[in-house]
Amino acid sequence: MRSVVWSNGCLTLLNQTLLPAKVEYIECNDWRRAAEAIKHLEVRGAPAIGAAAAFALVLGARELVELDFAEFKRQLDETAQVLRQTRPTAVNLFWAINRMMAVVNRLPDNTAPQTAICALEQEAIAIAEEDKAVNERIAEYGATLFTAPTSVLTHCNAGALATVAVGTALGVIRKAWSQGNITRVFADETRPLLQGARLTAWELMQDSIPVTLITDNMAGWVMKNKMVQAVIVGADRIALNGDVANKIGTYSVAVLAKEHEIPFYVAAPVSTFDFNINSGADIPIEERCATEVTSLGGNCVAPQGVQVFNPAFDVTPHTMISAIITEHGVLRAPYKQAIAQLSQR
Ligand SMILES: CSC[C@@H](O)[C@@H](O)C(=O)COP(=O)(O)O
Repeated sequence: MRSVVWSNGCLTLLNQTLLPAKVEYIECNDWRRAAEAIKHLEVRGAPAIGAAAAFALVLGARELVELDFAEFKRQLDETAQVLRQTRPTAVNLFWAINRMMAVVNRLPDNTAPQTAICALEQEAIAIAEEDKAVNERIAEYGATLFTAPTSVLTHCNAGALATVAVGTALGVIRKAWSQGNITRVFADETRPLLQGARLTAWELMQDSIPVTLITDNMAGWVMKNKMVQAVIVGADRIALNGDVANKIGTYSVAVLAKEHEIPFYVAAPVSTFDFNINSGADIPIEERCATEVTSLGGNCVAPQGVQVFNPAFDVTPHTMISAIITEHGVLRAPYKQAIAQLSQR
């Protein structure tokens, strides 16, 4: 199960909007189609978005092969700008695009566009390959936090589907499960787009990991009844002080976990840290269209014309986070210091 596949120079994306009913792939021969896929959540999850955008830039660059290098760079920059506008919160998107553009900008002025395209393809492949390796390391570090059989709760989907492979939060769960230290995963359905119900439940069932689906408003009761001993989620952007933006509803889960004295873990690669912002207050929060809230499974569930607020993400303050698991180890408070050290690597 791969959400972003680059094979023989072609980009294929698993259409996550159709899961679990249909396993269908989108052939992206055009970067514009890949941009649309990111915007419409056909490919979603911070690291997967970053990898998809990197390959989209390769497709975009191919269209510019006939130009001189200065014009090639100028037009590729425009493509990058459109890709940056697809989703505002997950910083991996910007990280991957900036990394790709840095490759082009390092080349001498007399470079042939074909040479630049080859370099871009190598970089995109490296971004994808590294994501897999990074998630394996996160899984190893994260599993050390589970030393006895534990039932965990997760929100949204931070699995293989949301990354190039393995997953962040679900990667940790997979590893701890293989070591006999996960007894069950409670998956929040994650309204409005049901990433938990549609994707996390499906992904875990594929691996025969025991999963129980709950609606988001059941999490408190599950905690109260001691049905989970830990929470683990992914992240879309982490500020210098350790504040974490993740799928809307994550903050509520963190508040509940604090009330019930349950550890709240975040698993994320370094590419999800934004070393340019001090706190979660600076994280741009994507707002999506009202119909995501007013409809469910294609049926309208609210009165026509009702006012809707639909932020796709929220920010969990660092004070509510027990640990942040990265590919370089497990960070603990004070996060400011730990993240400053991470930025030096
Ligand atoms: C490893 S993925 C981490 C996050 O990207 C994930 O938890 C999340 O919030 C995804 O949101 P989505 O809107 O589905 O892209």
